Amino acid sequence: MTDSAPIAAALASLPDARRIAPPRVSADGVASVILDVTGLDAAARDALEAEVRGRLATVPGICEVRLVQTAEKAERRLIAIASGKGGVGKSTLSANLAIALRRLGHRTGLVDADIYGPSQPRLMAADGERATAHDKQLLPIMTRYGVPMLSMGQLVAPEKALAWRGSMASGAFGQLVEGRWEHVDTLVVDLPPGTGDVQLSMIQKHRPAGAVIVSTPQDLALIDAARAIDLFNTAGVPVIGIVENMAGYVCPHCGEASDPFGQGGAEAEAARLGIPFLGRVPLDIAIRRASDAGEPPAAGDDKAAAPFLAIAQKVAKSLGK
Ligand SMILES: Nc1ncnc2c1ncn2[C@@H]1O[C@H](COP(=O)(O)OP(=O)(O)OP(=O)(O)O)[C@@H](O)[C@H]1O
Repeated sequence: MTDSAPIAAALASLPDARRIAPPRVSADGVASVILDVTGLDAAARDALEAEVRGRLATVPGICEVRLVQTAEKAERRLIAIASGKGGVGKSTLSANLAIALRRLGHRTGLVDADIYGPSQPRLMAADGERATAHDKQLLPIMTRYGVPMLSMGQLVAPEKALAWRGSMASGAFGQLVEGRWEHVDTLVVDLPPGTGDVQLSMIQKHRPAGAVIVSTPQDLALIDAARAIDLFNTAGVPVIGIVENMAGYVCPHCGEASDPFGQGGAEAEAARLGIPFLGRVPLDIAIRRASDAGEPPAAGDDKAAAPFLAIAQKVAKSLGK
């Protein structure tokens, strides 16, 4: 080992000098430097590394620089959004819940794991944006709502995903969850409907902190929802509660209230199963229009945002800060 003082001096004036562990130099002029890049995005990491390398290139006697980047592994909790059957509003709830949790101060990211119908890019106004990778790790795209996102739709065309076998779907799910989420502490996961490979892989390898079940009020949807609840119960994943979607339609023209899918079924089912009822989202043409336009209601301040913010508060309370 030789004198490391000259390289320490060369690095001391860097604005990020506190991120650099005391460097070491071997007798044959190899400098070993460890950079703590916790919390830096990919561009900032690369810039810091280039700066360190640039400075060391000017130190006499250094013939090689071995540089290692380390980062503290962030504790990240997953909230699984599940339903027994498709089309009940799982993706709509996932997008709005992620935005509402962010508005409540949680550093929230969104994973669109619905291989067969990834809809988050459209819901979050990020259609056509491709996720890139760095060091084999996917880099989430930042949506205009301040919620970073990774979607199966950014990895593979839907018609190809249809042919995926279970292990491929599970592998792709792992890539999404293990993306470079940086500061994110809460990942909202929009699951495919049902109780298939992605759900099982998630439970085994990326255990969620809790699951939210979405159902419409009618019996058939509730029977399927109960099946999803059963899966999480069996696996010991806490069920945070049930959300009833598409309940209580108010005609935008005459104001008359009707219940095309019934109302209160999910609340009654929650009571029967002894799990919390998290709230009701009305069947509202404004929600459908806003979703199609990539403007999730939870990002706004009109009354369509209210149910999502209320549900997010209950979810956050259930998980603790
Ligand atoms: N509360 C609501 N009011 C009006 N339209 C809604 C509501 N919730 C969802 N929708 C609409 O219903 C359709 C299905 O919703 P969404 O895609 O969220 O369901 P999903 O359960 O994720 O479906 P899939 O299983 O196909 O992924 C979408 O067009 C969506 O905009």
